[in-house]
Amino acid sequence: MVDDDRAVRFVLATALREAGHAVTAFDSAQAVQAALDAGTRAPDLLFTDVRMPGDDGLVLLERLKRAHPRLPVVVMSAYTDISSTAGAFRGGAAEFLSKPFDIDEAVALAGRALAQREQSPDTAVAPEPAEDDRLIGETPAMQQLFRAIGRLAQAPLSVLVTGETGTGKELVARALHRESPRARKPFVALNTAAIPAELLENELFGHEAGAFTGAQKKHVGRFEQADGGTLFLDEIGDMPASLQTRLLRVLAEGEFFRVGGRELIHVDVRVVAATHQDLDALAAEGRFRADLLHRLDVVRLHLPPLRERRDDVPRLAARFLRAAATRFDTAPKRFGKPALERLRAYDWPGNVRELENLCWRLSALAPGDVITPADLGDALDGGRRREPGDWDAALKAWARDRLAAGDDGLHAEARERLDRVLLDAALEHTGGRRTEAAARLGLGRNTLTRKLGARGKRTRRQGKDGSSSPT
Ligand SMILES: Nc1ncnc2c1ncn2[C@@H]1O[C@H](COP(=O)(O)OP(=O)(O)OP(=O)(O)O)[C@@H](O)[C@H]1O
Repeated sequence: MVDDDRAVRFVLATALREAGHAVTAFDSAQAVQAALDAGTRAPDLLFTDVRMPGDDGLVLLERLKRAHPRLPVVVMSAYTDISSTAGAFRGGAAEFLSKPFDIDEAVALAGRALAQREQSPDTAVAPEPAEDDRLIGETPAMQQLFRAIGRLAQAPLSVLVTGETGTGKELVARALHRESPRARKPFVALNTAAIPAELLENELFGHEAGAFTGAQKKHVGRFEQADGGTLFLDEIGDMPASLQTRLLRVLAEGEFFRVGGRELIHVDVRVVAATHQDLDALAAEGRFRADLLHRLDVVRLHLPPLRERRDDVPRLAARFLRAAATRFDTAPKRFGKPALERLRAYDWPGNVRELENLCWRLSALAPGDVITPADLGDALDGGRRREPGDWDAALKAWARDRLAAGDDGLHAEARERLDRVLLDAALEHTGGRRTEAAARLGLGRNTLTRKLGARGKRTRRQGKDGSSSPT
């Protein structure tokens, strides 16, 4: 074992010796190398720290794996970010132990690793992620997730990422791709819920010229675009039944026809699917094909909601404020302590995305460099999760009032208000990008523009007659 920390060497070596192993401990990678060069027999198992003076543990790992490909290596580190864990697994590590670790766990691991001694696959070196793409998470649940990503990235298995909206499912899919041997091939994402059902098949599998009216040119679908790489299917629970059947067949056979095509297309695609829905329940109700679920769900990664990892809030917030400052070309703002406490206490129904949107908004609008609770205003409604029932009740109360007041034409007005709320939410969600907002609402871009136009007129009119809002 190699570690520059004397205490770790002592504790681990003692425990391993007590378990019956012969242990030699070194304080640096160079010392190990010197011993091997001097003719010491290569070990059956190596435990190595990552950050040490001189060569680090990953360099040692790489060198030893070249000479002894079957040597199991356990990498130990206090740095459990994805690039460290993935770097370790990519280098051929058998296991990753986060420090501080449980000593019994380490001993059990040694037993397992010695029993297995499997050859590790050859893999390509992935590019370093940009800061914006890196998942932040110091909480145990996230650290565990990062280890799983590091390990899974190497295997060509289908992965199902579950978690509430805005928890970072797409970021996980990107990390799986980035750290995989496919990293230099495309990562293609498709949000199943954002595309009208009748266009989805076309989007996924493409079409030939003349396949249907309006199909003048051949269109290459997302499956083909992702060939050799990763296809991320978001909101898979919203996929229509007929397409579920087709997807299942394609996944089973690895080949398909474009719409209106005769040529069989072969693809090598790793599918990562994501959902915020309970697919097991949907499958039990017959609304999602159980056999498709089995195929997508070879491994499941769950992203906990932000309210279950509040300790990550400050770091995430700091990242988002930094990103916004870079974009706006200003000095980054920061949250004062009282504001940060409120953020930590809040329930985050929109999860990380809600926090991100809030940070961008405050970067643009908060008056000072230090953000105060007053700046937060009523952006955080006391940490209360809004239930769908609230909405129904408020609408009903409004309708009752208006009926009692003798109004007619409620329906038109309610629809206008519904449109307005949905549009505002969608535009806020997409940072003002109209095409994407329309897609997320399931509207055509033209419909959206028309509604935005109608809204402008209505707002002006409303200013004059001063009618009140239902909620
Ligand atoms: N752990 C994290 N570290 C840094 N940024 C994050 C993290 N999780 C999420 N984000 C950011 O939050 C936003 C939402 O994440 P993402 O789109 O991956 O969520 P999602 O679960 O796929 O959402 P949806 O279900 O609505 O599609 C993104 O801008 C992403 O970069």
